[in-house]
Amino acid sequence: MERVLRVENLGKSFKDRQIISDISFDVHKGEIMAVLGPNGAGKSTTIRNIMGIMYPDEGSINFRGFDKGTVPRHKIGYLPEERGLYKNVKVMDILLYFAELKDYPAKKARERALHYLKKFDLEGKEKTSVEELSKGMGQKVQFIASIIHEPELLILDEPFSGLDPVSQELFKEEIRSLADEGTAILLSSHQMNLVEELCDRLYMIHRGKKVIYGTLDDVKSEYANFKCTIRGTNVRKRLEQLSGVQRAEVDEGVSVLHLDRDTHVPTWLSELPVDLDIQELSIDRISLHEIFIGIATDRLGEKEADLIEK
Ligand SMILES: Nc1ncnc2c1ncn2[C@@H]1O[C@H](COP(=O)(O)OP(=O)(O)OP(=O)(O)O)[C@@H](O)[C@H]1O
Repeated sequence: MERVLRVENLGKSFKDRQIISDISFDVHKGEIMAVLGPNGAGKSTTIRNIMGIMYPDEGSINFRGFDKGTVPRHKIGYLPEERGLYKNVKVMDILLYFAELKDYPAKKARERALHYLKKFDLEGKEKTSVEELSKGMGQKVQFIASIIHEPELLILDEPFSGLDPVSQELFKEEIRSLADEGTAILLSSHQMNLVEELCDRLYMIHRGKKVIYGTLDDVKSEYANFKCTIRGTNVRKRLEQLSGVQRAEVDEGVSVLHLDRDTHVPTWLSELPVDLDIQELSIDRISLHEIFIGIATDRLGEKEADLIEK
């Protein structure tokens, strides 16, 4: 796969506090790569270092075809975490201004602006001033501004925050189609369901350090243990004593049993006691959301998370 961005051993401190250390990943042409982590993990700090908004104390950032440390702004689109456009400027004017900043031809920019305004249900808003837009509409305009110049690499810091479900869906579809057209996409998020539906690879940061890096499929098959959900009246203590059960949650006649990493499901099922009350039973892998919660609350010890470091 063609590499567009390489981040190597990035480290950054504020005063005496190490905020991120040893952050390394690549972003490839045509892929959606997600940087994940709980609040304060260091996602925005990582992105701001890539964008040259701040400088790393250690490590390097390399864009394909450019000297180390050079940020080729005309090749990159960026949606910052802090939203905000000039308030008393008309929508079309601001989009053309962003295109001009990236040396993108005005005629093509106008065509693309009209195309995307229509796509994002903002047709006819070209002459509306930004301050008259709702928050979600403003976010759509800012997203369009970040892609108006056909960037090779698109960096989106929390693109879904503050959007309603319909707009989230629109953003998701657009991000996917940009990747399909070859744009390399790096996004940060803590909305795991959206990431799970959208990203190809992920890099999870916790307390400024890597805990997981890999394809979504690898992460799920290597890291997402099985859980067994049973509808029936059973006592939690007894369920927790079953072999292969890490922990059990019981709530209103539904028990969720989290199984050990190496559980062989057919064998485990065949060894269940015959007197358990089972009205319904299902086996699933835990979701990315549950992996994330496990890490964020330190339920999955660092040793376990390290098992799939790549
Ligand atoms: N300019 C700064 N000066 C001092 N500390 C900072 C600065 N910027 C960020 N930090 C600290 O660095 C840590 C990581 O912040 P960062 O914004 O990168 O996290 P994040 O993963 O993006 O979090 P969130 O999901 O809440 O946006 C936090 O503890 C934050 O307080």
